[in-house]
Amino acid sequence: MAIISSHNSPPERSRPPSLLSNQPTLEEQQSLAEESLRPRSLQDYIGQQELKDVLHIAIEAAKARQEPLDHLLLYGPPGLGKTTIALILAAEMGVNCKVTSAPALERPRDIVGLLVNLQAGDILFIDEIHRLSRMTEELLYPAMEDFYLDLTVGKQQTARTRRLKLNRFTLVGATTRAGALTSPLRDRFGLVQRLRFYHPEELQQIVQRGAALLQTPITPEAALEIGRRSRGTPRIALRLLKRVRDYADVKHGGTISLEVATAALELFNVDPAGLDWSDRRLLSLMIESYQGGPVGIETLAAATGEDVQTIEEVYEPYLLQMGYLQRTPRGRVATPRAWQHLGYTPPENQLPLLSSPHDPSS
Ligand SMILES: Nc1ncnc2c1ncn2[C@@H]1O[C@H](COP(=O)(O)OP(=O)(O)OP(=O)(O)O)[C@@H](O)[C@H]1O
Ligand SMILES: [Mg+2]
Repeated sequence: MAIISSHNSPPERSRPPSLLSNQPTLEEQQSLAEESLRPRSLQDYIGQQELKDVLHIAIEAAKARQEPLDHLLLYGPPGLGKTTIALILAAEMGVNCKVTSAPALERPRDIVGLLVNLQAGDILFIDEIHRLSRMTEELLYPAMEDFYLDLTVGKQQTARTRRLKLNRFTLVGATTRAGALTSPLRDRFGLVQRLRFYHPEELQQIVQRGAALLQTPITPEAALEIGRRSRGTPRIALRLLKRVRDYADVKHGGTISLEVATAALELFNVDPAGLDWSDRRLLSLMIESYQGGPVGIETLAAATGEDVQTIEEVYEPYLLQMGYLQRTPRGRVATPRAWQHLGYTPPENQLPLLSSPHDPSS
């Protein structure tokens, strides 16, 4: 499988190498390291069993009919493996995968250029697909449904529409916000699949696999501890593994034991529940300045200096899943569990507030 990155791929991928030497830049090294740990087949992809079952059937059926896969929309928080799935699909189908992201498709000609160059069966992966411009999105509708483009050529009076036939392709879209997609776009995906947070045991396996590829000895207990503290997210698990490996190399001659992992993770400020500094800051702000809430999301954003979208898409999903945070019509509430986790005593009167008749989550 050839992975062709489009000219329009995100800037970090296309940045030129450092001018001073031929050494890759730090960012390039990091993205290379992420590439080297990426599973290449569905079999190597750990967890997300339901998703894998669905994809396995779709792949077998498409192969048997010698047709391209149905368009696939993947949604879920960052770092759970959406890009990885797109690349695996291409490998399993034996086709090319062209990787791009919505902000790089601002002008209609960007998407046209990509679409006309796809070969039969190829996969076009569009990251952050909820951010497509309206013109680009409208070009995609007939392309996805009937594999043609209607292009306007010429200006004003002489303008004509020309219909351009495309090869049959598969669009894989990824988004952290399925709700932000327009319904005509969402309806054109034959498969819509959600990625969920990983269990600590699944992350343990991902860490062990990563450690083996990095040729770093690690005990199963240490791998589980890293998994437990990774916010349910493979990207974080692999990042922590690398930091713990550095620590082990410097302090303990290489092997990662439970003691070494725990000491390193404490040093890096990752707590036993996997909350990092930003998570804890968000919760303690709610508790200290707003008696646990409810606090409006805009107020939280202003007070933490983060934007609303980052809070909603990056921080909240895990805090909600872990039961540290609740969404209510009047704002966000830190649960008694969050108070306890951060070492505060929850107020007596907080519980009735959570089960008020307006609470959608009760
Ligand atoms: N199921 C898995 N098994 C093993 N490794 C995984 C798995 N899922 C993801 N990874 C690893 O985690 C890292 C992040 O995955 P990926 O880039 O696919 O996430 P993503 O969902 O596309 O994130 P983003 O939303 O930020 O684009 C990759 O290095 C990948 O190798
Ligand atoms: Mg991605």
